[in-house]
Amino acid sequence: MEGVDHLADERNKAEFDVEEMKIVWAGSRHAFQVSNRISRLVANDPIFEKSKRAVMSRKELFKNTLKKSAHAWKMINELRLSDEESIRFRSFMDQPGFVDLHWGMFVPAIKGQGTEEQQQKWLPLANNMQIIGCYAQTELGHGSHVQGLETTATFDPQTDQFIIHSPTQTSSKWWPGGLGKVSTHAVVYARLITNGKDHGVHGFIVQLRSLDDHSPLPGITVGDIGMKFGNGAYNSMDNGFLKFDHFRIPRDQMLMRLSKVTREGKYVASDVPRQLVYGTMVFVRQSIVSNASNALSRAVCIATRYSAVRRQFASQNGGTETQVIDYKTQQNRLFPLLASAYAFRFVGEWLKWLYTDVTQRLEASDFATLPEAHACTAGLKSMTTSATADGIEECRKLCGGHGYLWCSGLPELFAVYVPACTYEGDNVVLQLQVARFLMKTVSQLGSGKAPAGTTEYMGRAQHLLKCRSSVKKAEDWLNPGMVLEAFEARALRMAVSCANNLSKFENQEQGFSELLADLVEAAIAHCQLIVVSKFIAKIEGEIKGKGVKNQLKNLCYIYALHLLHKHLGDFLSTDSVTPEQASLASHQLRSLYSQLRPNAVALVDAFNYTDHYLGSVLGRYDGNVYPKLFEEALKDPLNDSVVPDGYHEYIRPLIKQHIRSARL
Ligand SMILES: CCCCCCCCCC/C=C\CCCC(=O)SCCNC(=O)CCNC(=O)[C@H](O)C(C)(C)COP(=O)(O)OP(=O)(O)OC[C@H]1O[C@@H](n2cnc3c(N)ncnc32)[C@H](O)[C@@H]1OP(=O)(O)O
Ligand SMILES: Cc1cc2nc3c(=O)[nH]c(=O)nc-3n(C[C@H](O)[C@H](O)[C@H](O)COP(=O)(O)OP(=O)(O)OC[C@H]3O[C@@H](n4cnc5c(N)ncnc54)[C@H](O)[C@@H]3O)c2cc1C
Repeated sequence: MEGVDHLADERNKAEFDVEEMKIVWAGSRHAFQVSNRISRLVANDPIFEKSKRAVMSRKELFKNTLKKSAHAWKMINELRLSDEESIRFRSFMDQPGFVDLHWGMFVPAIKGQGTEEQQQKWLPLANNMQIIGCYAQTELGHGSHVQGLETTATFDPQTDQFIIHSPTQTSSKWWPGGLGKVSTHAVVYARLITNGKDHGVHGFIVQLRSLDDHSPLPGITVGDIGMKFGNGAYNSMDNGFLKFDHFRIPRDQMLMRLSKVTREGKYVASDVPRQLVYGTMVFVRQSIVSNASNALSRAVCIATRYSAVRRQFASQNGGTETQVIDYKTQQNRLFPLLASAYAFRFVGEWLKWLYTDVTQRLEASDFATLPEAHACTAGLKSMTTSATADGIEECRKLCGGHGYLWCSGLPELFAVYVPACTYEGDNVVLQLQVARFLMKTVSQLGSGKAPAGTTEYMGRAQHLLKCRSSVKKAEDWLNPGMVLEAFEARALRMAVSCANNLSKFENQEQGFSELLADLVEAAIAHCQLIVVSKFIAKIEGEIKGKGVKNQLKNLCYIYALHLLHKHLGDFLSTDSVTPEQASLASHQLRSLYSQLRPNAVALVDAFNYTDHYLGSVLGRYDGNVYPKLFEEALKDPLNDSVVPDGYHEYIRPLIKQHIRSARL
């Protein structure tokens, strides 16, 4: 029934102030107000309609993306939206496109790696979209191994230019978003060669297409790399290829904040760590962690509302059928995902703080926290995107058959989200960076240099290597100190075990490659500890609103205890908990599920998503699922006619043949 709230009973059960939880979720009252206003602005604009994406051809979808991006830009200017509002606007538009890379990587690369003069020249052009840029790093032959890139930028002192060249097929740039059909410019990563010497990979601003007619400049071959996973989905993005044939750019288009090439061709490295050339990736990895909570919360919102609407099997006394959300199995799969969405939100907030802090330190030439910032952004990007991709797929299964329908919103969400496990660093490769950092930290224990930040717990190794958990009853698992100690002991013991095994190898690099799988597991344990500890820090802080803190506490312990359950092998094999304590944790988890159950729908309402943004018939705010499923089905082009195209060619002859042979 139109206008009826089918989830009203669920909403009435809530034991907390949903409006206050919306503010906690958004990060502040101001952030909530911005999100709330902008999401409705986008939802009410017919240009941003998105339900037909799956049935569009690639060309239609791409043109539709251009149209939406141009309209968004017009609105952003007409309404004089701030940077914060514009970011929200593009995110609620919810269609991957070249603008993501222009604002998300091209502009940050110039800001982070360009000199003052370079910023003054290029940023106004980029900020006004008079030029459109992308981030061209990955090549056909190398993505993860950045130092293995083959594109060359050779300085020619006679003309004061760099010659950008793709010497092999594998050196072709391959994957950059926005490159295929749109970008006029790119930040291109290439090996800098001066006076015959290779100085490694550096960034260069390169114009690719004419600003008059958009044709590729002479010496440039560029195009789209073709269809990607899923219909619609990420195919709105023009990921591209790019080949250079001795293409020349002026010397001042090398991004020279970190190192320079003089007019004479002398390479001058500054005293800052060369890894700062990877700074844009650190920035984006940090924002990908916040994005993980967006994607996972969307999926969880759909699965939670639908699980409350969907009923299967009568209860024993033959009354109304059971809401599937009341099955303990459903809760055991769904509620940890709901808790994870909140956990990733809070760790994302903290990571943003860490990133801002390290950026300020770098500006003051303090590089001490750079390795930790790299390890945290790499590890948390990896951990949260893997969990989110798996979580979206789990939400699809939680919605049964209807979850497989396009209009559930889940297939497209999954198809768009899953490459996050690969882009901005393959998730295994990134965890190995964390593992290197942990091995270094363990090797320095006892050297007098106390570990700080997220490895501070390693400084308490003497205690953590020996301690036994003091959990004696199920409620002890609601004690933050006891939970943290179990996670710290597990993470430290796994890291120390890897370090001990490494020390048995004469050649450390060989040892590292033999132990890769164990090292990744140790890195994941460390990252999970970070997320748990930041969630605990959140619930120990000031939180307003009736019942809000209580809900967050439940979510925090569900997050921690479900991880304990899932990785029980780690906890038991490291003696961080006993089998009896693990069983008490499962008992406590079941009790927490029961406490969460009446609040489940309100907890996803707190995400404050519009039906437009959710894009799901199953996750509609009003829960009016069944009539809307019919409406969506009838919109499918196959239902435009009762008798399908092709009937006369392919179906009728079969049936006729059958009738003829039956008569014989
Ligand atoms: C404002 C809103 C923003 C919204 C943003 C939206 C974003 C839009 C999303 C759009 C969608 C998709 C975008 C996708 C874009 C891309 O994918 S771009 C390409 C990304 N590519 C990668 O991520 C490549 C992954 N590889 C690497 O990062 C590195 O090469 C790797 C770390 C694997 C290399 O490691 P090493 O082999 O160790 O190489 P070295 O270069 O020699 O490093 C030596 C030491 O340096 C340390 N290190 C490495 N990286 C960093 C870093 N980033 N920062 C600090 N330090 C770093 C490394 O640990 C070594 O340290 P050690 O010597 O051991 O102490
Ligand atoms: C949708 C999408 C958008 C993208 N956008 C951009 C963009 O805008 N700009 C850009 O420059 N790039 C972009 N990329 C490229 C992306 O950054 C790379 O694909 C990514 O960094 C992974 O590198 P790769 O493809 O070389 O994977 P590979 O390194 O070839 O990975 C293949 C397998 O090998 C394993 N592996 C590799 N090295 C190791 C190791 N040392 N130890 C153990 N296992 C290892 C990996 O775990 C993986 O299982 C995009 C990619 C995608 C999918």
